[in-house]
Amino acid sequence: MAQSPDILKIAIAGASGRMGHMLIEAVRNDPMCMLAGALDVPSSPGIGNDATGFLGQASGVNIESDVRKGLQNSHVLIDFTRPEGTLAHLKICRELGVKLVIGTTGFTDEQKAEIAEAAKDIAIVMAPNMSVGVNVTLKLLQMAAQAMPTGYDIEIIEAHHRHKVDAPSGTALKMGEVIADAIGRDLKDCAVYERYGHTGERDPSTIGFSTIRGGDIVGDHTVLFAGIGERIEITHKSSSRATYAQGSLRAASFLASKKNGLFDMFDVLSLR
Ligand SMILES: NC(=O)C1=CN([C@@H]2O[C@H](COP(=O)(O)OP(=O)(O)OC[C@H]3O[C@@H](n4cnc5c(N)ncnc54)[C@H](OP(=O)(O)O)[C@@H]3O)[C@@H](O)[C@H]2O)C=CC1
Ligand SMILES: O=C(O)C1=N[C@H](C(=O)O)C[C@H](O)C1
Repeated sequence: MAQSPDILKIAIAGASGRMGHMLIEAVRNDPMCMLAGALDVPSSPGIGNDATGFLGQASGVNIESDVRKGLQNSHVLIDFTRPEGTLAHLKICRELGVKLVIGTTGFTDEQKAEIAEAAKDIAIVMAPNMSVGVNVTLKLLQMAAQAMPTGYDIEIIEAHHRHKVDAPSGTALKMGEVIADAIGRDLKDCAVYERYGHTGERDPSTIGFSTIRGGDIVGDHTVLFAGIGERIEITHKSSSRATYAQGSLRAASFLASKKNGLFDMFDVLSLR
């Protein structure tokens, strides 16, 4: 077990993004954390600017595209970017011994395996949703699925803002995995992502996904268990990205005492 530092020095990747801004603000407001680095792609208009400029503050930390330079003073990198960006950062974190909180979604199985491999050397928390509410919802879904393994058709409906690039959301996929595990199915064999035209009747062993994209919806997820004569809907709605940022800081502080290993928010929140 590694020794926890008094003040956690945190670097943020995707510093000019929607989550980047939320994370920088959260770090600045947390007396136990210090903003130690800010990264973005070379083409980002933010490069060279003070990372807290958008808050009307000066932190002395400029947004950097040189990843090694951006990480030189940091204990932990919090990364909410794109899969290819996260994997490039992962390599350098492994080389420098910097811990990693991964919020990015949309990884392939091969990319997830790369992350698991790097976790042999550095400590990583990876979760498609860092909010406490979503992770508690996952526990509720586990319980509901175990109690209703048959007789209820399972559909997962998610809605996000117009800028989201991956579908279904990482959270919706995680919900599907948790439910499938709870009832002894493999999501890969039972997920239905599209319906169009003459689909035939619904196969009761499937888990269906529906995706909505529009406006500024932060993130809504509903799981429907539809039976004969009744249905249950379990819904979580995010109205602010601050919950993801707060969860990420809890994850970063959880990692402070870990040397290596791959963890998720169930570990961070003691929900396992
Ligand atoms: N786990 C969780 O709780 C949550 C996860 N997410 C996930 O986080 C990710 C980011 O979301 P969001 O902040 O809304 O997205 P944004 O597009 O607003 O921000 C992404 C940031 O990453 C930068 N970026 C893009 N490509 C790369 C790359 N190859 N390498 C490094 N940086 C890159 C972007 O730069 P530029 O704009 O210049 O291209 C931008 O600054 C998504 O995968 C999303 O699903 C989001 C919210 C919560
Ligand atoms: O892109 C987003 O915005 C979000 N992405 C995550 C996901 O894909 O589940 C988490 C949250 O829903 C917001």
